[in-house]
Amino acid sequence: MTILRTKQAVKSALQILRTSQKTIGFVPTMGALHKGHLSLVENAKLSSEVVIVSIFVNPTQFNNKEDFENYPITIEEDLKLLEEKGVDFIFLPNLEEMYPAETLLKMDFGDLDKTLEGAFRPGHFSGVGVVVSKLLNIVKPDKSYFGQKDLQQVAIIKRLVVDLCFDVEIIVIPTIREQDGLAMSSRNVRLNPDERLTATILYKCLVFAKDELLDGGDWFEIREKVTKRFHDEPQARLEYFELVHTDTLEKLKEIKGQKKVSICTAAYIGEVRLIDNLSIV
Ligand SMILES: Nc1ncnc2c1ncn2[C@@H]1O[C@H](COP(=O)(O)OP(=O)(O)OP(=O)(O)O)[C@@H](O)[C@H]1O
Ligand SMILES: CC(C)(CO)[C@@H](O)C(=O)[O-]
Ligand code: BAL
Repeated sequence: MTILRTKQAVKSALQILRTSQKTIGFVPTMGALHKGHLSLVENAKLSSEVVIVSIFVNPTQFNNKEDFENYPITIEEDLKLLEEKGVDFIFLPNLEEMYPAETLLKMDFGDLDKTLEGAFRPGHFSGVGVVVSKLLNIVKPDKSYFGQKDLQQVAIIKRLVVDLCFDVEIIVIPTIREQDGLAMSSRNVRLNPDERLTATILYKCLVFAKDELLDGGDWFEIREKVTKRFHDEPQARLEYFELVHTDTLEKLKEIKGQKKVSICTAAYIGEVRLIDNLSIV
């Protein structure tokens, strides 16, 4: 496994592989790796001949300074895990390498970034769009792998790739969960043991709402019950719980007549903000 720290190093390392027609698979991450990330890597290993993983905590996608400052960093462990998985290259740039100048670029994804995460994290998807564009331009992969856990990010990146004609296939990998259903996330390490137990409320409410919807329940009544459940849990604070079209993210009131529907949620558990989603149909 080779660690590449500069754009030039990535270019040199991948050039020869590209000319010999090897499929290059790319997994962008912000590090603090867990089994969710490793599942992206395993999938990349299965469907690409060369796998490159980037680790970069991108400042421009954090709308909250404290969240950025507290973002977990575990580079040594990350490198060990990636080596064990047989990853070929790690792209580990520093801030200057990714942002040689403070970026002036702002990205607007229309209706896709005004809802859900975008509504609560202003500027977040502009930052994601900018850094993913930079990464795709540097690595020029054939395939890039993203987790379904960040459902809105997936919808936005799929659109970014179309709008900017990036020649890359976006592959979406299902959410990996802890045994009790909590979606794996780097931020989970910031939960204390009590909060860790409380955090299962997100998945429990998603499953409850899915079952009720499939039983013909009314969405607004279901959401009312979920809101109450969060209200009764002193360590939890619900930000949103929405029924949406999986690709357009349009808010829905029912599942009748729909082919791709998901429930998306975000909530604070103590000081830690978590997101999750479940597809219904
Ligand atoms: N539980 C999971 N299952 C599958 N993919 C995941 C999971 N968690 C994260 N990913 C994916 O891994 C990639 C890198 O995500 P990132 O480094 O932000 O980790 P994260 O765990 O989502 O961190 P956090 O949510 O705390 O920011 C993204 O494509 C993300 O969707
Ligand atoms: C795609 C990404 C690596 C861009 O910083 C980040 O948003 C993430 O880890 O999901
Ligand atoms: N996985 C999404 C990255 C973020 O929360 O900024």
